[in-house]
Amino acid sequence: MEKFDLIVIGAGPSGYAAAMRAVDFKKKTLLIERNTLGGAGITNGALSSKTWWELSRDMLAFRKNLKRYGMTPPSAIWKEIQSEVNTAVKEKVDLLNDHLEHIKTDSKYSNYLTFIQGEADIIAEHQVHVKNGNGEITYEGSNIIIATGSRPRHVPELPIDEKHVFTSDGIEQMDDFPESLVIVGAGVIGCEYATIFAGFGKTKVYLIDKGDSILPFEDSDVVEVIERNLEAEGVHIHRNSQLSKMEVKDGRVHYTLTFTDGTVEEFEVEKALVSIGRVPNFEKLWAEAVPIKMGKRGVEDHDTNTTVSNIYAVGDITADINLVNVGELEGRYAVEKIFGKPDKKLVYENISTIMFLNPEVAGVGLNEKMARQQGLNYKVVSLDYSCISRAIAKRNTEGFIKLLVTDDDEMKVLGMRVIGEQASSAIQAVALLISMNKGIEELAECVHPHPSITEGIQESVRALLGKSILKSGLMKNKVSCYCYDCSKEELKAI
Ligand SMILES: Cc1cc2nc3c(=O)[nH]c(=O)nc-3n(C[C@H](O)[C@H](O)[C@H](O)COP(=O)(O)OP(=O)(O)OC[C@H]3O[C@@H](n4cnc5c(N)ncnc54)[C@H](O)[C@@H]3O)c2cc1C
Ligand SMILES: NC(=O)c1ccc[n+]([C@@H]2O[C@H](COP(=O)([O-])OP(=O)(O)OC[C@H]3O[C@@H](n4cnc5c(N)ncnc54)[C@H](O)[C@@H]3O)[C@@H](O)[C@H]2O)c1
Repeated sequence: MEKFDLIVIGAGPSGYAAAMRAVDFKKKTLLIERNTLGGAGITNGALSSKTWWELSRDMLAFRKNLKRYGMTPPSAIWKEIQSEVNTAVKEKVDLLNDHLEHIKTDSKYSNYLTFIQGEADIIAEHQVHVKNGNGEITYEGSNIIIATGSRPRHVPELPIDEKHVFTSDGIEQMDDFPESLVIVGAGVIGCEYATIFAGFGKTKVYLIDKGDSILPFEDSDVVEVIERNLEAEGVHIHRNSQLSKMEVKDGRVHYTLTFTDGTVEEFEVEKALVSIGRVPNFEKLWAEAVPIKMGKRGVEDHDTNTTVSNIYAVGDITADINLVNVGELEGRYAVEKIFGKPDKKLVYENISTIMFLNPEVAGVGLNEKMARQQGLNYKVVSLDYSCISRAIAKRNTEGFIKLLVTDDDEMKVLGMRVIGEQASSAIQAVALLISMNKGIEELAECVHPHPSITEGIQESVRALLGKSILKSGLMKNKVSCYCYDCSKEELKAI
C-alpha cells in the first residue's frame, strides 16, 4: 500500500490550498478530487457567479448610461453571456490543472505531490480508499485532511429538478433568460442572483423573504439601499412570507405564500431558484469504525482537528463560515499545524467579505447589529459617498462608509461596512488594522492616492479623531459620528 505523509480529500479552494502548503514542507502528499478542480470556488459557485455578476453590472451600466451617448441599450443574449462565463470558469480550472502538470515535472516538487481523480472514503484512521474509472485502490496516510465542501440544501417540500426549480448548481446551465423567476431564500446567494437577473433586465424577479427585510444578518441602513435598488430594477420582494406550497404544472412553477398577517396568495412563474443554505458533503465519507463526530451544520472541529487525532477538517465541511478565503485559511493552517507551528492563531474576527449586490457591500469585523448583540459600547462614523471625489467623478455617489471603533481613547477598529462603487478595494487597509490590533491614527495620516475611495476611509477616521476636513454633523447625512451606549441602548451624536 502506497504511503503518504498527508492525504487531502477534495480539491476545492480548501483542499488545493492545503495540498500546496504541504508541498512547501516537502511532505509526500496525495490530493484526491472526484469532480472538477477548484470545486464550488470556481464552478457553479464563487467564480462563475461573480462572472455573471460582472457581466450583469456591465449590462446595467449600459441600460443606464447609453442614453448619454444617444445610443439605445443592447439586449443581453443568454448564450453569449453563458459562453463567456464558461470561458472564465475554464480559464481558472485550466490554470490549476496546468499548475499541477508543472508540479509533476518540476524536480523541486515532483517527489511531493500526487494528484488523482476519484471518489475517496476513509476506511480506517490511516487508510483512504479511492474508486475511479480505473478501479479501486487503498492508500495509507499518516494524516488526512477532509476538504469535501458543501452542496445546496434541499427540502422535501420543494420540487428541485434543475429544469424548472433550480439550485445554484443548475441555475447557470439554463437555456435562456426566464421571463420570470422566483427565488426562495433571501440570503447571500438569493440576493446575488436576484441582482444578477435584475441587472440583465430580461427577467421579472420575485424574492421570498421570511422576515421583513432581506439579508437578516446585515445592518438596516445597508439593507435599505440594497432593497431600494432591487425594487428599482423591478424585483418584487415578498416580505414576511412563508412558502406553503410549490409545484411544477405544465412546465411552469406555481407557488403559494402565507403572509404573517394570515393572507394566502398564489403565484405562477417560469422558473424558481432555491437558495436556503448549504449542507456539508459527508455522507459515506468515513467508515463506522472511524469516530469522526458530526454536528448539526458540519464536522465538529476544534481549530481544524476532528475527534480523530490524525484527521483534520477544513472549508465548507466544517460548521463555521462558508467562504473561499476562510477555506484556504483553514487548509493552510491545518497543514502548518500538522508539519510545523502556525505563525498565527486561527481567528475569524478579521475575515473580509464582499456581497455582490447593487452596489457591492464589503465588510470586515463587526457591524452594528453584531456589536449590539455582543453588548459592546462603540463609536461609529458614517460618511456618505457624495463626499468622495472619486465617487463624484464616477457619477455614482450612492453608498456610504461605516466604521466602528471601541468607545475608549484607543479607538481600536471593531469593524467596517462599505456599500458603493469599488467598496471591496476600500476595505483592505482596515482589515489589516484589525488583524494588527491597531488603533485608527495610522490611517488618518497615511497619504492616499487622489481621487480614490480609500480617501473616504481616511476622512472617516479623521472625523472620529475630531480633525476631518468636512466637519461631522454639519451637513445632514454626509459625515456623522455617534456613540452607542449598550446599557441604555442609546445612540448619541458626538
Ligand atoms: C453560488 C455561490 C457563490 C459563492 N460566492 C462566493 C464568493 O463570492 N466569495 C466567497 O468567498 N465564497 C463564495 N462562495 C462559497 C465558496 O464557494 C465555498 O465556501 C468554497 O468553495 C468552499 O471550499 P471547499 O474547498 O471547502 O469546498 P468545495 O469548493 O465545495 O470543494 C470541495 C471539493 O471536494 C470534492 N469532493 C467531495 N467529496 C469528495 C470525495 N468523497 N472524494 C473526492 N473528492 C470529493 C468536490 O468535488 C469538490 O471539488 C459561493 C458559493 C456558491 C455556491
Ligand atoms: N459573496 C459571498 O461571499 C458569497 C456569495 C454566495 C454564497 N456565499 C456563501 O454561501 C453560503 C450559502 O448561501 P445561501 O444564500 O444559500 O445561505 P444563507 O444562509 O446566506 O441564506 C439562506 C436564506 O434562506 C432562508 N431560508 C432558509 N430556509 C428557508 C425556507 N424553507 N424557505 C425560505 N427561506 C428559507 C434563510 O432565512 C436565509 O435568509 C453563505 O453562507 C455564504 O457563506 C458567499
